[in-house]
Amino acid sequence: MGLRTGRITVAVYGIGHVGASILAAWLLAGARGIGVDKDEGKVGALNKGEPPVNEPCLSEIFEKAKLEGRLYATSDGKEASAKSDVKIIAVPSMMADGKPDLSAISSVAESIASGLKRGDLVILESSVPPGTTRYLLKPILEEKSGLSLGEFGLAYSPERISEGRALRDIVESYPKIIGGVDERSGEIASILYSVISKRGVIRVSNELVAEFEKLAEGVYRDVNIALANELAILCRKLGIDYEEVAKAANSQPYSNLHKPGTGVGGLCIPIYPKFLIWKAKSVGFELNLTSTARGINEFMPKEVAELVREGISRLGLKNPKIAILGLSFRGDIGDPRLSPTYELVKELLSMGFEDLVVQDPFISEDEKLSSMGVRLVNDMEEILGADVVVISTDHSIYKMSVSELFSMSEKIRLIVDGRDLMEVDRIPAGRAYVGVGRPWRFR
Ligand SMILES: NC(=O)c1ccc[n+]([C@@H]2O[C@H](COP(=O)([O-])OP(=O)(O)OC[C@H]3O[C@@H](n4cnc5c(N)ncnc54)[C@H](O)[C@@H]3O)[C@@H](O)[C@H]2O)c1
Ligand SMILES: CC(=O)N[C@@H]1[C@@H](OP(=O)(O)OP(=O)(O)OC[C@H]2O[C@@H](n3ccc(=O)[nH]c3=O)[C@H](O)[C@@H]2O)O[C@H](CO)[C@@H](O)[C@@H]1O
Repeated sequence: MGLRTGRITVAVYGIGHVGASILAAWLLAGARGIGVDKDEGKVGALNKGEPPVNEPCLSEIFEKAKLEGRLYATSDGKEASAKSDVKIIAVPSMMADGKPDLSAISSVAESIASGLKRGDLVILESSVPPGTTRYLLKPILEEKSGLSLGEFGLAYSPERISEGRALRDIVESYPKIIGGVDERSGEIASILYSVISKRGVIRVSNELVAEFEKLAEGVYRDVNIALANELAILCRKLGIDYEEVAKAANSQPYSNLHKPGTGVGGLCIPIYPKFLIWKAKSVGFELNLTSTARGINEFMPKEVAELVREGISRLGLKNPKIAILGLSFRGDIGDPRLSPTYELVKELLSMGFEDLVVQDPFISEDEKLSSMGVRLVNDMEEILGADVVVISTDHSIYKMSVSELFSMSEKIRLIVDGRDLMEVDRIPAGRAYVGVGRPWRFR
């Protein structure tokens, strides 16, 4: 398989936030690429040499590969499998009704198996509960293709990207973790990915270790965010700034206190702990710390809504208009998936606050907010007519001083900073400011 000669053909199943960047990374390394997706819009875009998702640095790679005849997209997973040497799976993995929903992976595995050939390599890159590659994927591939492991290769390699810098993360930021279901698969997958990843490859003993390490990364983050949230609330109640505490504590290498916030969103961190909690239960073990941390983070939208209610009551505001800044689950991207803003809106509506508007510079429409009867706007104009401003997402444009935001409109009386983002300077008379980990400031 000569990557440099472009002789290897890689089919990526699921050309979304992760898959489109994986495909681009292989094209960048000289491979031929096939993008496979059930979304005809994405297939059509890629067949025009355009990126199917809004990720930087993909356009020129797809355009060049298209011109060189090294790229096409299809919704026919069987055809893609018959025409490719390496099949990479990057479709969604979710939780539904308290258990993992891996139906997209199963469906794609069926398509791959129907075109699987001797010498092919299959690599699962979606984040999954430990055991998925060996006990869900392998049987489907073997039964449907009639081939046995050894006649084809099977490995697991987690994606560690952050949206908005996905290609850079794949090619430059982190070593690629590889675990083979058998020795040969691990070896071949490691050789191939050592061409792609400038940070090299970490080859672990098997696919189970690789599946688990990905979830461990996510659980580490979720537990530490929960710790930050809990300590921040206590700091606020004691009248001190959590940020100052964290900065001082983190001056020692053994401390990495995270940031508090309105909650934890995205397709990663809220889901990974639930994969592990579910898996632990299957072997009669309770992940108590992981579960408790998840509960703390899921409580945060309510905590922020309570701060809004307290501020409105202390200022004596009547029928206030509330502007929520940020729908995206993380700052400076436009992805609302599992965003805590939805829960914050639900909490405020349940408290009887109905005059709500959400502003996000990166997202212009959202069905879920519309279904809740809440408008979504792009510009800051509407905010000036609000009595209360709540920061829910850490978009950089919100990083202004408190006095600056208050000076933008006489109407704004209360700022609840759900990301402890703003620079706290002067509070004008008759106004108030509070953060998750920052005490009340009234004037
Ligand atoms: N988004 C992230 O930051 C991130 C980071 C690390 C890992 N991951 C993992 O990567 C996986 C994919 O996440 P994503 O953010 O790219 O999701 P996404 O929703 O952006 O993309 C998934 C794509 O798969 C397609 N798809 C779904 N079912 C399909 C099927 N049966 N056949 C063909 N195509 C199908 C969808 O149309 C979509 O285009 C998930 O397991 C996630 O946990 C995501
Ligand atoms: C290298 C990397 O990072 N890759 C991705 C990234 O996942 P991600 O894109 O979902 O983004 P995160 O930054 O994890 O944010 C998730 C939510 O948590 C909130 N948050 C965050 C930090 C904090 O201190 N306090 C918070 O409240 C934030 O607002 C947001 O809602 O990390 C995962 C684990 O490493 C990886 O699995 C994933 O590949």
